Amino acid sequence: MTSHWIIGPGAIGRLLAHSLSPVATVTLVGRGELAERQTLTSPEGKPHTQLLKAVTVEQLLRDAPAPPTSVHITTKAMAAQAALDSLVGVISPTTPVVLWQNGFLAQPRITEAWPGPVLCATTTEGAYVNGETGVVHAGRGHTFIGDLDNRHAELAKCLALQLTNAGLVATAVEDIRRRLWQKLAVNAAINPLVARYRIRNGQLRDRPFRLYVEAVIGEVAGILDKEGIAPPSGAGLEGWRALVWQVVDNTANNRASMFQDVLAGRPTERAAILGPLIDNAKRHQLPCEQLVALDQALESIEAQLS
Ligand SMILES: NC(=O)C1=CN([C@@H]2O[C@H](COP(=O)(O)OP(=O)(O)OC[C@H]3O[C@@H](n4cnc5c(N)ncnc54)[C@H](OP(=O)(O)O)[C@@H]3O)[C@@H](O)[C@H]2O)C=CC1
Ligand SMILES: CC(C)(CO)C(=O)C(=O)O
Repeated sequence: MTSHWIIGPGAIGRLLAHSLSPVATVTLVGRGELAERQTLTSPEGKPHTQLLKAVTVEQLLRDAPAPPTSVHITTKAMAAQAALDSLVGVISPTTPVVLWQNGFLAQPRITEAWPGPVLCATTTEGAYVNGETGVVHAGRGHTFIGDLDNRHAELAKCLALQLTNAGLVATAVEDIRRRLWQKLAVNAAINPLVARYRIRNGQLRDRPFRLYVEAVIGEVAGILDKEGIAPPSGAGLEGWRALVWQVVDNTANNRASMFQDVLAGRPTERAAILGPLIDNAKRHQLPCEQLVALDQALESIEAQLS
């Protein structure tokens, strides 16, 4: 049986732990204590309680248990490196690491620095934490898995198969870099604006927000064109516009994750979503005024929260 350590016992971490537990050995690793009796509520509203092995990083360092087959990092993007660093000494540097973050911050850095295989997962599964002992699987989705340099196709296939058998439908892909950027583009056009103006996704269709979204898409399309990243269908600006407005329509009633972070007084993933776009814009000398203004607005919102 494969053994998975899942570091970051939040929404995605708990969803993964509940799903993999019946088919693999799973250990959920957190900074603080977590009750072992945990409940997953399905998208249909059905609760299912099981005992999950939950340990703290400190316990792992003290007890030095048998090493895992793979480590999943399910923290927010800005915490991924620290989470991996905290396991150094307990896991072999050749252990496969799976990154579940949105954006494109942790993925290239950890791929470059970690000696073992690094897989990246991008998922449309939706989940949120419900207190100390619960997670709600809000919506089923699809997970794509691959590595940035296409050197670990077999590993990606094995993991995709295991996740699919565990009920989280997954596909191994050779274009994970493109898929991560495509999701980042959607997140960049929606999340910072809804977090800044404290609105639901669907309100972006109204004035004045519609114009703001169009301006962001214009900058994002120019940057991704230079990076050689095409939209999933269509081409150029029109392809990106169609994608973003489709997601806005599909998620009209949602409070996006970044808005929820602001409401909860948590730091946002702006560095992982806006940061890579702004860096590339500067490298290519492309306009990025809208992206920079949103990043600064979120920075000052975050400063007021803390
Ligand atoms: N939730 C969702 O539906 C989706 C999320 N994603 C992406 O998945 C990633 C995770 O999101 P999500 O699960 O929602 O986030 P959560 O905030 O729910 O979970 C993150 C968890 O990581 C823990 N954590 C932070 N730092 C460390 C550390 N150093 N060691 C151990 N644990 C740590 C936090 O606990 P604490 O701070 O209390 O220690 C928290 O439990 C994000 O990048 C998100 O964008 C992608 C698609 C869907
Ligand atoms: C709503 C959506 C699809 C767009 O940003 C999202 O992924 C999020 O909330 O983070």
